[in-house]
Amino acid sequence: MRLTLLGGFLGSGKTTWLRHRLRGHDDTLVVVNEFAGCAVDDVLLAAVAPTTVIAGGCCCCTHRDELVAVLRDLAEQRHAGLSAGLGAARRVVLETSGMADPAAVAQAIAGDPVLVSNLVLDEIVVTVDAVHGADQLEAEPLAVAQAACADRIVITKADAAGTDDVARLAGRLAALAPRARLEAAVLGEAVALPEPVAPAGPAAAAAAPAAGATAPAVPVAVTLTPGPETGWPELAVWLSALLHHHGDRILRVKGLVRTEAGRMVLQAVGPSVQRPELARPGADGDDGLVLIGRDLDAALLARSLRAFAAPARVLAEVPGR
Ligand SMILES: Nc1nc2c(ncn2[C@@H]2O[C@H](COP(=O)(O)OP(=O)(O)OP(=O)(O)O)[C@@H](O)[C@H]2O)c(=O)[nH]1
Repeated sequence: MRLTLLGGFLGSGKTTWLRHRLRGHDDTLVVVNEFAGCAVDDVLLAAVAPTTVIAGGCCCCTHRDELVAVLRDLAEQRHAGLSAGLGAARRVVLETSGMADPAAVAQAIAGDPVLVSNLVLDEIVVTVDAVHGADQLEAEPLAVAQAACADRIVITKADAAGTDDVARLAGRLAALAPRARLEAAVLGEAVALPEPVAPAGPAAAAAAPAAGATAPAVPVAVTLTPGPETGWPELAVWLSALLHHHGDRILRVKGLVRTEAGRMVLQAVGPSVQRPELARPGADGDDGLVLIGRDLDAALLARSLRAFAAPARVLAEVPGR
């Protein structure tokens, strides 16, 4: 089977790009790896392809063995399907978590004797967010490592950034990954890439993280489960206020929440809450809201959400009222 590795920093648009690409390709299986234990991407991807989820850590490190087991299983199923004269998948796309280094994932696969004889790595595709990508390359050595190992870099969200910003980002990425093919996309659809603008100063300086910079702490994932008393408007306002005040510490928010209109997929990247999307009726996945960031206090966040979402009840608990 052919294998495509799809990587890119948290919220950079991997799932969106893949969903679009999978339409009309019924020979493809998807494995999606989520950093948090409460998975959301599989809810979106399962609508377009058979999807296996590996949640609760990165398949480049803590969940390496699980990844190898899942891929071995898919290879076995393929052999069984072929021997039974059934149609069999020809391609696997592995969407890594936003905290994974695709090069380490490729190494894990290449180091397994069963996988190496069953999978051929075609391409490492890495998504880079046109809005947040430049800052992420500045602040996150992982974002640099992800882009540096790509065969193809897709600058996503080109609709949400200025042409000059996309051109500068493309120039930076071209210096960082000179052998990678550069593209731009809007919601997975390829769009014209502006002429890359080379970064000022030596290319090596533009490509490397700042000298002497210490690696930032590994982010943590906190899962909150808003109770049934939490209305959608309260949740959205709470989240916007949280991101406004602490957005520098929160890299990514996503979750499945119940609302009067049905189950919604809620997402935020950096400080911006994205427009929610209705989950497919009957979709699997636990309800919950995942916040990925640094220096997060789970108990404090849960208290804050409770106080905000159910003010009447909290007020009633205050003695004397
Ligand atoms: N405006 C705009 N928004 C986009 C585009 N691509 C993705 N998004 C939004 O960006 C958010 C994150 O996109 P995802 O595709 O979930 O990103 P991801 O890289 O899979 O996220 P993680 O798996 O959490 O790392 C979602 O709210 C998307 O709707 C785009 O081209 N334009």
